[in-house]
Amino acid sequence: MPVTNGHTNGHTNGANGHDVNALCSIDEFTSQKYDFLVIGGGTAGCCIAARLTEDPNITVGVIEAGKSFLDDSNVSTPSLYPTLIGRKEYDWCMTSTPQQNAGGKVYSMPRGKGLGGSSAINYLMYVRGSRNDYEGWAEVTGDKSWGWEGLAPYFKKHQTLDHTELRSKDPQFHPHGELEKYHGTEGPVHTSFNDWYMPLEVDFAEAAYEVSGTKRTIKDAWSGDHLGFYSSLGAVDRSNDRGRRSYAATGYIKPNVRRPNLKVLTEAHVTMILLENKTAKSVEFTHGGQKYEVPASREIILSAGVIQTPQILELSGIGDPEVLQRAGIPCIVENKGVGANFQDHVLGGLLYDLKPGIDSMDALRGDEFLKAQQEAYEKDQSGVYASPGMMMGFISYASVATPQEIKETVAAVKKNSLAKTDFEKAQEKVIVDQLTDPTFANLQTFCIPCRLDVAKGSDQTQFFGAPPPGKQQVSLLMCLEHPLSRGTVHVTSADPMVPPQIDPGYFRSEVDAKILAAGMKWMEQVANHPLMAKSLADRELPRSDDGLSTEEKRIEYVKNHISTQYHLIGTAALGQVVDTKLKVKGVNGLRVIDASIFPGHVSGNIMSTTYAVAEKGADLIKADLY
Ligand SMILES: Cc1cc2nc3c(=O)[nH]c(=O)nc-3n(C[C@H](O)[C@H](O)[C@H](O)COP(=O)(O)OP(=O)(O)OC[C@H]3O[C@@H](n4cnc5c(N)ncnc54)[C@H](O)[C@@H]3O)c2cc1C
Repeated sequence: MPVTNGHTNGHTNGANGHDVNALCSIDEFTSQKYDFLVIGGGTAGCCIAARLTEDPNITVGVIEAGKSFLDDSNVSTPSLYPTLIGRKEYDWCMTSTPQQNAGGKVYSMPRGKGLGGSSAINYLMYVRGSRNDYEGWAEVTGDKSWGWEGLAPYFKKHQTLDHTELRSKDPQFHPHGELEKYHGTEGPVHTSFNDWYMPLEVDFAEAAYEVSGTKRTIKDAWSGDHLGFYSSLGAVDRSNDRGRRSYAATGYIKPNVRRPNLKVLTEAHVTMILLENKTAKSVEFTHGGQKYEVPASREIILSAGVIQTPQILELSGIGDPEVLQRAGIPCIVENKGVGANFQDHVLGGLLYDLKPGIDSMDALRGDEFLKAQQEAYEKDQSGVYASPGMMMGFISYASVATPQEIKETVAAVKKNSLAKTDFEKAQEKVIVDQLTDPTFANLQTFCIPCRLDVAKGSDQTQFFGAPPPGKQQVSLLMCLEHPLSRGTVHVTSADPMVPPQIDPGYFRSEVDAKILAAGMKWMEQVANHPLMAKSLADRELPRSDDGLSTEEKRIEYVKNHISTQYHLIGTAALGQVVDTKLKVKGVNGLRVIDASIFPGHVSGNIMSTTYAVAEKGADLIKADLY
């Protein structure tokens, strides 16, 4: 039985003629027997559950801490995502430790809490990494199947590219020229191009091409090569459920809720995995204030995301003995990589006022524009509400730095290397090779038509603040794609309700700030290009005209003006914590399948790579079954 894209109503195939519904009560959940238990019904967890239950003889139970948002229009309306972030109903609302090298601030670490996980609250940008990112994975793990060719079928498998009428005639603006080779037509996650964008976004692409001198050779931005500037695909369904967010719960759970072999329990917080003779046997969780333990006869799949996956491993006695001892947890399986290798993309940027008469999404704060857009969305699910900002691009470091600067940067990486283990040294080599490659996408840039306050990027409730009265603004963002800095996520207590300590290690390597600062210099040139200058008025961030005039000033600026790009990875890395079949080293019957397993970072937003990892993970499990 394939994963389908149909709707959920109209079936009565349950026992005694009752409706079967995978989303079930605690009594029903605990009365079943499971071959597999999936911890976390997020981006990866929903995919695993759906793929395994394609076989009617396999039973799967999913345990998710948050609620189901399948009937929640705040989640389904694409452009409402800023209203979800920082709200406890949708977001775990965790924070980092103070970041010494990033303004000494404590940073919000948003994570989706609910069926669909972070895919339910994210910005919906549908982006794939560069071919060489995955080749780097193959290199550091010594397993070719984790390279681009091995993963490409799984990118296609999860995706449906919806047909839309394109507003721009420029194929470089919507670069999807290799439809059959790289895009899916039957996958659970719908993707589409926006049907609304501002003229300023087109100007940005033109100005960026001119300033960078990047050749307009991009054929298909989802083919492993996305060097250039374009309007990206978003995870917005424009065929089955027009204008709504397409995410893990709508793609993988909703069409399959009538499968009798699938059970999903929401509002159930997993507290630990119980091991017997180093074999994962059952999952302990709380629901409605009560404690439960449910066994799995074949395997337990941990898909709780980059923060809680290492937390649950450590709570279960799997990790670095020193970390566990400090938290008062007996060590059952030593696995020192758990919670190490944490990486994030940092996002910096410039904020400009727009000249009078030029609209951005900030116009939604005015009654007239708001009413028109609400009507458009109600009428045919079009307009701003269905079209969150997708204007982006990728440039190489080599195109924003001089040959001398590149030489100095590489020398600085080597001189102040943070890499200690062979794994870290291999990763560092991959990054150095990328920095010197003029065709490699080291920096991601965005033109987001609204105010994003990078001065307050540490606090996500203020990041999306209102522009000054009477003004509309645009944010020109720049993100560092392959950080050298590493952080950690570790428990500090045996109490599962105490969030783990999250140290993203922002700018622990000074070179990261240097690279991002070079990107900022380039961004200022784009803003000064006549195509952009005709729309931009005063600059709010950085305020003073010479705020970016020297490298020193630029570095100082980026260190104090960043936000997470929400692309956390690496805390149960491939080759370190899990083997290349995703099995936790030293434990039987336990795999990790989510963004924690990324060994190194990829250029661009990571949801599609998470889906690809989950699709591949499901096949790895099946390969052991049959
Ligand atoms: C605000 C935001 C914006 C983003 N924007 C984009 C974007 O535009 N494009 C893009 O490609 N990527 C984006 N990302 C990143 C991307 O969405 C995530 O990297 C990806 O979805 C992570 O998938 P995952 O399966 O690893 O974890 P998640 O999807 O977070 O799933 C983990 C699940 O486990 C559950 N869980 C955790 N602990 C427990 C527990 N103890 N018991 C039971 N359940 C538990 C959680 O509630 C959650 O449902 C964004 C992320 C965020 C947060």
